[in-house]
Amino acid sequence: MESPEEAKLQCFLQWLEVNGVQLRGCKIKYSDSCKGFGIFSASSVPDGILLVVPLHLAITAMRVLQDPLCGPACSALRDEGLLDDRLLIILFLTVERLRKNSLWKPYLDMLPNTFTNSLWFSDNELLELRGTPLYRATELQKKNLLALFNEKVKKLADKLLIDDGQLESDVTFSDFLWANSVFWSRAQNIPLPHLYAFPDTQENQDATISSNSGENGRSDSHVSKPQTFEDGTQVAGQQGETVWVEGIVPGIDFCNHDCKALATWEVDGMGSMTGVSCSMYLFSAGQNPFEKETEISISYGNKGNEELLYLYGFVMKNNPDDYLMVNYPVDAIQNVAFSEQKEQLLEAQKAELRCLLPRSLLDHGFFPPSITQGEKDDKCKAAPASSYSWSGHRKSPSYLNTLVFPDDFLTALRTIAMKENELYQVVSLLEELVGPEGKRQPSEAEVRAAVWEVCGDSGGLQLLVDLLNIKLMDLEESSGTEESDVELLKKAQGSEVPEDCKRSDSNGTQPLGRNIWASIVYRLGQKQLTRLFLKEAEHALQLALSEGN
Ligand SMILES: C[S@@+](CC[C@H](N)C(=O)[O-])C[C@H]1O[C@@H](n2cnc3c(N)ncnc32)[C@H](O)[C@@H]1O
Repeated sequence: MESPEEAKLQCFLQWLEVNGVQLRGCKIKYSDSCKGFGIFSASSVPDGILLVVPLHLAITAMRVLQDPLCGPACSALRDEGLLDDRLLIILFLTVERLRKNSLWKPYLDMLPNTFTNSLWFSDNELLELRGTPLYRATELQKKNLLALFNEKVKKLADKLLIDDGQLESDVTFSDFLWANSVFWSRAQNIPLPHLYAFPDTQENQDATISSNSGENGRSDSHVSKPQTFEDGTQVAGQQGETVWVEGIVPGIDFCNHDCKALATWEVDGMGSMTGVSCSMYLFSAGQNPFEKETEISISYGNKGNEELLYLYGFVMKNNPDDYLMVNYPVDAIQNVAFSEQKEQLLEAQKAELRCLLPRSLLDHGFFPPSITQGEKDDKCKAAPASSYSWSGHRKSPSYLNTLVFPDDFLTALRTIAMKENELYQVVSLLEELVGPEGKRQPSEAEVRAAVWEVCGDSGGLQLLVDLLNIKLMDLEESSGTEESDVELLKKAQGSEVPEDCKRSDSNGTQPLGRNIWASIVYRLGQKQLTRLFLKEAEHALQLALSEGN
């Protein structure tokens, strides 16, 4: 007998077909309990085009504004600036899921009911993230979403459902959280042809989204294609140009992620690639034909585990795109000496108080991890270091090309760490430059050069070492050392933990839940990266001091 899951899938496949979706060389299939559904190869296709989805099926802000139920109420609020495009889509998903006769039902039924991103963690699971940026981001986002729900969403969603004919409605925060997670885990930035985003012909208004729930498999109600909006969606362009619009494309959104993607997607405006104008299609990036039932993954972008866990609810072990975020707390500047002058200098230099340090930067540092030449060539190059010229008293440091830290951030740290006498020297150098009347403002590069000439690197690097030490202490005080995390992962077993993390022998150890496992993988990465970048910063500091920088 057909399982309920299989029945839902069949209903969804019919719905896709009725709405013009073509599964040419692939099928949608349950992957595993961790990934959920995915797209798999089914037959070989000579042109590599595996799946074609007409874009009238995309759930975008335009689509919502066209919706007979949500459109009128939302347009007014959007015009008043009370709803942005993302919230429009999230509101639409919240309401559609609760409507009795939604045209999107076969699609919505296929979506997961719960998620594993950090917003869905239990209190205990969340504790595993203490000391990480993700812990703070999750707490803050939960608070913001709750406020948004109570202040705006609940009233509007309840009203829309009652307008739709429901006798009463009690939309909950969980309904909203569900829609929020659907949006963030499935929305794409879609490059729409301008003509499609702003159609002006009658013909463009005729196509429909159909529900296969109507008689004879045909829809008895229609949603027309997007029409013209005077104020545009996100980017206004001219005819023939591309308009980038965020939205969910049912079908394509069943692709799971892999850094080594087997496929990619594109928009076919004219239909020259697929025969379907204004469509999005999935095509194999290289290897074709695939072995039967190979999972066709795409890349969600170079995302570290922090972003993957926050948005998508999974992590990658040994993620090559992992990164560390380091910041100097904005509020702390008020407490440093000469904060006002330093803030002015920071602004003049367009200095950054935070930076992202991707793991790949380490390949070009003092202690590169052992990687093969091939891998080395694939990695991104470290940002070119600036070589300032001034009166030339300070020599260019020997480590200039081995320093892995972005100059925008080091500039900020140099400025914050400046001593009183250094500050006076910088000011007098800049006065010398612009003349006694100060007829012009010194340029960004000139201020940076002056600060470097006076201060060198050691003050900034010392501050960086301090920041990284504090970060490591926070992480370890909250959840133990790297070694203890490695030990915990070794002990992981049980069905919630991805296959490759289970322990084959079972000594009665408790299995780790999947969310806890993911938290440990993520925080272990943060500890490792902090330690490695700290080593780089300490070494650079030693060199700077010994070279008089
Ligand atoms: C765009 S959807 C892909 C379809 C999804 N698997 C489903 O069943 O609806 C993204 C979600 O798929 C899952 N996913 C995608 N790639 C994954 C991966 N490499 N490992 C684990 N889960 C993954 C995550 O739950 C993520 O939030």
